[in-house]
Amino acid sequence: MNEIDAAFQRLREEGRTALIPFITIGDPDLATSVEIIQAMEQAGADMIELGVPYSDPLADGPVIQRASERALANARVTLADVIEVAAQSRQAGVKLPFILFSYYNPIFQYGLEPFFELIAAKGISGMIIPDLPIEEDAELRAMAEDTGIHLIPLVAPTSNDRVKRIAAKARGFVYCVSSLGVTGVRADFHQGIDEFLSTVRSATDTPIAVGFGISSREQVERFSKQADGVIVGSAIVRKIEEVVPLLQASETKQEGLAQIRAFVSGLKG
Ligand SMILES: O=P(O)(O)OC[C@@H](O)[C@@H](O)c1c[nH]c2ccccc12
Repeated sequence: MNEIDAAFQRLREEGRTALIPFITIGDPDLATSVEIIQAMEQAGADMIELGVPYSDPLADGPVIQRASERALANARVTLADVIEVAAQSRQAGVKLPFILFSYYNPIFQYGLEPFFELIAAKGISGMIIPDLPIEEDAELRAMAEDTGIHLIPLVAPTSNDRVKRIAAKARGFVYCVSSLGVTGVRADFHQGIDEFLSTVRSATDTPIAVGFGISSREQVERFSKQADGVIVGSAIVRKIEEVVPLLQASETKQEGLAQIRAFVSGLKG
C-alpha cells in the first residue's frame, strides 16, 4: 500500500486530521533541510511536501519566492538534490510519507522516464505539480499509475464543473485550495469555501486536504472539521526564514530547530 494511503487510513482510525507541512528544500541548505524534516516529524507532522526551488514560482507568494531564491543562491538546489534529501531523511529514520512538490519544468527538463525511475528508487510516495492541469497530465499520470506514486491534483473554488473530473482521478488526496491567488498567510478564505469543500467531499472517496493561507491552530482546527488533512507552507517557511541566522551557526542551530519544532507543534494544539 502507498505510504500516503496507509497514513490516511491510520489517521481515520485515530480520528485525526493530517498535518502536512510544505518546506522549500535547500533553504538555507540541503543538510539543514534533513534536520528540518526530522524536526517536522518530531513536531507531529503526518506527511510532508518537499518543495523543489524554482526560478519562476508563479503560484507562490513572497515568502516562498524568497525561500526559493535562498535555496537557489546558496546551493543551486536541483530536482535530484531534493529527492536525495528525501532519501537521506529516510536513512536518518524519518518515517513520514514524502510528497515531492515541483513545477512541471524541472521534471520535464529531467525527463519523465528517468524522473520516475529516480523517485521510485528514492521512496517518494506522491507528487504535486501545480502548473500541470488535468487536461495535460495524461502521460505523466499513466507513469504515476504504473509506479504506484500518487499524482495529487489541486482543485480551486473556481474549478466548478472540473471538480468532479479532477476528483474522480485523484490519488493520495485532493488538494483543495482555500483561496484564489498565490500562496501566503491569510486572515480569511474564499467566501464559498465551506460549500466548495462539501462539493469536493461528495465528488470522491479519496481523502481531501486544504491548503493556502493557513497559519494558526484555530485555522487548522476549523478545516479539520471538513477535511482529512491541512497543509501549511508559508507560515512554516516564514518561521524558517526568521531562524536562518540561528540555523547557520553551529552553536545556535539546535535553538533554531527547536523554534521550528515549537511553531509546528503549536499548530496541532
Ligand atoms: O503557503 P501556504 O499559503 O500555506 O499554502 C501551502 C503552499 O505553500 C504549498 O502547498 C505550495 C507551495 N507552493 C505552491 C504552489 C501552488 C499550490 C500550492 C503550493
